[in-house]
Amino acid sequence: MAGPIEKLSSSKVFEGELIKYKFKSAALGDLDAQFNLFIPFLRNGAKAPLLVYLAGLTCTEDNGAQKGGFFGVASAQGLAILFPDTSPRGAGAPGEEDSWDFGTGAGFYVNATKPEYSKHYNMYTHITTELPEVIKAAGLPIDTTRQSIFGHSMGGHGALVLYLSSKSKQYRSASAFAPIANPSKCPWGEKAFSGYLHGGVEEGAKNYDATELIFQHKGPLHILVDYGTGDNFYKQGQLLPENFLKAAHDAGYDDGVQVRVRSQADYDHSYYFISTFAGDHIHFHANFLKV
Ligand SMILES: N[C@@H](CCC(=O)N[C@@H](CS)C(=O)NCC(=O)O)C(=O)O
Repeated sequence: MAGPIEKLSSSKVFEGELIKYKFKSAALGDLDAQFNLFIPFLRNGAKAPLLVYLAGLTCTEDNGAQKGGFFGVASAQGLAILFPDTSPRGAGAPGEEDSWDFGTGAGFYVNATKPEYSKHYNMYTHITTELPEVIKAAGLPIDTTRQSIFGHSMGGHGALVLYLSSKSKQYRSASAFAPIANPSKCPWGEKAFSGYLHGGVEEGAKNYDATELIFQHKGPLHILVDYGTGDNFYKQGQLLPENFLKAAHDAGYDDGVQVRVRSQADYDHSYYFISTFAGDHIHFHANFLKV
């Protein structure tokens, strides 16, 4: 069981409140975990639906909150936004501080199956199960039965994978900025999967690769992806959005409505790109969360 939450700070922003919380996370092996939560001020005790934002490599719960440019539109649409961290902190697992694309700041939203990581590196359970339970238990004005998910880069991968794999159809829609869309075929994903998973890249492809998971999906999809052609990680073959689009096509979802993948000329990988399309993404999710 996760411990009670402690409020660390609070700031008023766009007719809402951004609150930073800390709690002892059972999913992350009883380490302290932090998250930010934006709650719009709603009238008459109404509860806000929850949009989950997953950040990229090297990030914490703060990057999206500080630089995403999400709050004006989220407030106008009456949506709450949850910003989790990107990995456990202080796990003491082997190699977790050796590079910026593995370990601390790089949890890849998987549940690790290698014994040296499996006690702490369980970001999948942390996001899908633990954080909604913690928010519910705290009695916050949030309706966790209405959730959608979006993210950037490693977090875009997380958003697509959590949306496509959650058995309970926990999320109504998913969107991603510059996602790692086919991680079992790129260096970042190969390193993460072979590091965290007993079955290596093969286990990753089966359980945590959006380009593979889309073939197993049944029923309608609501996915929006944007990437920039000036993104160096795109040019280096870390993102592979074309592979995801081809898979969507082959799986019968390429009608431009259920899965939209948009190439945005000249944008790079940064939060300038994210904040440019932030409003589009929040409006997209509002279509599904407000009903
Ligand atoms: N540290 C890496 C860059 C890592 C990077 O670009 N991280 C992205 C996510 S993949 C990010 O959001 N960085 C933090 C920020 O821009 O606030 C490098 O030196 O090349």
